[in-house]
Amino acid sequence: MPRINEEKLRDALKVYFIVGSNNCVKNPVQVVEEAIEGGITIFQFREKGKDALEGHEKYMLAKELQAICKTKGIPFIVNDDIDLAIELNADGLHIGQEDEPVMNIRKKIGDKILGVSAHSLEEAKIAIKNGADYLGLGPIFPTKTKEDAKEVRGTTLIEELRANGLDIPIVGIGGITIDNARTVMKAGADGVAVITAISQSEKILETTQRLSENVL
Ligand SMILES: Nc1nc(C(F)(F)F)ncc1COP(=O)(O)OP(=O)(O)O
Ligand SMILES: [Mg+2]
Repeated sequence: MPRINEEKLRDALKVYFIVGSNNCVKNPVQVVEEAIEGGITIFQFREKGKDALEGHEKYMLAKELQAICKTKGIPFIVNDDIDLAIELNADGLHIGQEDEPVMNIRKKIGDKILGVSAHSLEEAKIAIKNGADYLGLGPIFPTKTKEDAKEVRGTTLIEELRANGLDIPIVGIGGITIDNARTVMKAGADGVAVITAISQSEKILETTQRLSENVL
């Protein structure tokens, strides 16, 4: 299967839900089902941080969520864990600057979707050169989800990349909500990545629908 078509990927990145069991108040399976019902366009399994599952439990939850995404035609992305992504034949992998070099990862995963976190124009250029399909830029706004988050940048880095002619698909991440999502898109992002605003919502379906309306 060839690398994903860039325009198809841009569309897929619009409403990017990311979650792990420890981000959920309710059962993560129910959370993801409601988010898909509400209109997310891509899903990332990010089982990380305090109380995150490990080993067989993590594998079984990932497999269950992947099956749900598959039935609904939603791309299933794994965060950080390349072995899990390959074992599940996930649609893609998201890695950070602390992970193995992008070029090595690209060789291991073939044509799967590869997302890379970037925090500067330099990091973005290197990721693109080495085979990234999209970039995750953030934190855009303050976030509680990621303990080791870098400096909050607002939309300045998105604007800097676009001003320097970098056309790669971009997802903004970090503290994004229904109310500020449009700002991220207007700055030049192709999509918004959301964890807490959806996973901790009382009304996941409605929240996802309203977020989608502000993005699409
Ligand atoms: N999981 C992510 N997904 C995205 C995406 F673009 F998909 F929205 N951007 C950024 C991250 C952050 O990933 P994480 O593993 O917590 O931190 P690091 O970037 O330091 O590896
Ligand atoms: Mg990471």
